Amino acid sequence: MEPCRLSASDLACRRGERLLFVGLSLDLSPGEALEVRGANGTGKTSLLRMLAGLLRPYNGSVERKGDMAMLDQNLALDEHQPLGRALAFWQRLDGAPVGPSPDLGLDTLLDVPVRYLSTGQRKRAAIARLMSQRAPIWLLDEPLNGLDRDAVALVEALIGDHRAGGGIVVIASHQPIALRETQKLDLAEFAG
Ligand SMILES: Nc1ncnc2c1ncn2[C@@H]1O[C@H](COP(=O)(O)OP(=O)(O)OP(=O)(O)O)[C@@H](O)[C@H]1O
Repeated sequence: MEPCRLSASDLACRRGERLLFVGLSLDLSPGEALEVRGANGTGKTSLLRMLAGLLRPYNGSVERKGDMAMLDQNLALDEHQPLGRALAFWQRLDGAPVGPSPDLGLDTLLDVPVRYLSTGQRKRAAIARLMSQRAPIWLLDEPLNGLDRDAVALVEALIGDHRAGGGIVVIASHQPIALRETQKLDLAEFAG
């Protein structure tokens, strides 16, 4: 995996007239993970979008070394294509082996149009897409939403493998996630 690093210094986030958080800094090296916590609307998604370079900080700066892949509520797969073809489109672009990981339980769904997938199946498909990107930095916004217990355990294992391979993971989640030795960041401590 290519070397990676993710850091942010003195970040502030403003949405409309509201200052959501201020003075937030972080620094992640290969193998490290950060869990971002906070009540609804405190800015978890906004922070991840800032780290991804999709939202400009109101103050402060982000430094990122290495490619980044983001998993959020938007499924970046063509809703009108069967799942297999929708995934293969990106896998060819990513230069990844075509076909989802057997562990994700998608094998029997490859003929199903993406728009017919259930909530948990959509999340599994998003994880397949995330993995095919083979980016060292993962930004995961509510990665466990809609997943059954087996799939939660699978995501926990995938995150462990990614870190063991030198990847960085940032997770915003309302649900408990079993990960070893993570940094924690509570947005309540940075409220603007
Ligand atoms: N484009 C925008 N313009 C103005 N305000 C916005 C915009 N996008 C989000 N917000 C506001 O910013 C605040 C933080 O949103 P964000 O999605 O980052 O919160 P969150 O902590 O991820 O919430 P949740 O736990 O509900 O997912 C919310 O009050 C939201 O309404």
